[in-house]
Amino acid sequence: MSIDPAPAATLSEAAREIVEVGRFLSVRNFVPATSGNFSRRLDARTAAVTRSGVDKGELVEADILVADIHAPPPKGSSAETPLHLQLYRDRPEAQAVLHTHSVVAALLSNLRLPEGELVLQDFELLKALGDTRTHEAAVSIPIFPNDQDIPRLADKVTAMLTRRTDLVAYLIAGHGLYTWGRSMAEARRHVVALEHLLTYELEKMKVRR
Ligand SMILES: CSCCC(=O)C(=O)COP(=O)(O)O
Ligand SMILES: [Zn+2]
Repeated sequence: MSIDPAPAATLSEAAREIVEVGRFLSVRNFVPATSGNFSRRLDARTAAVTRSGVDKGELVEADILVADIHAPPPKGSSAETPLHLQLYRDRPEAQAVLHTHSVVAALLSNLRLPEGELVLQDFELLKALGDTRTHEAAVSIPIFPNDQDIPRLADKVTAMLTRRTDLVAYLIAGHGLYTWGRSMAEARRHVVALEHLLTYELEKMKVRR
């Protein structure tokens, strides 16, 4: 079943969605301490992004800032804002971007970095990702080495997204997960499904040892 793209949001609608998703992801332990960051497209040129350094489970409307997707990030916004803005430039259909720091995302990305990607296959839950129609589909999740130079990392991600139109997510080794959606609901579904799929992969590695 395909999902209708969500229309652009007003700043207060976007802020409400971001605050809600922060609580949802925080209670599931996907954004420990002050980790993670979220954004919601407002229109073709702007997006709402979270403030840097705050607990993402305790966001309030004042923690949501407006960024021009073609300009430097606003002062005080997430240290990883360039990774969000780059996605809105590279994926015009993206309406929301979510970045999480779960145990499984940090650990599995570390263990599998040498392969450069994780290929997910043979799980029914794959059908929760984008337009994937069957458990037989091979869904690739690229893994990038972590980098404190976020604009440099954003350039590497852009190069990958330009070549690979099929992607719904990527991992940063030892760091976390980035995924996006045609609505905030779709992006949130991607986080939850991927958390389970990554857990399956980690468990498979234990069984094979
Ligand atoms: C405490 S986690 C280190 C920074 C990070 O990776 C992250 O996701 C949160 O950064 P922000 O600037 O968005 O708070
Ligand atoms: Zn992070």
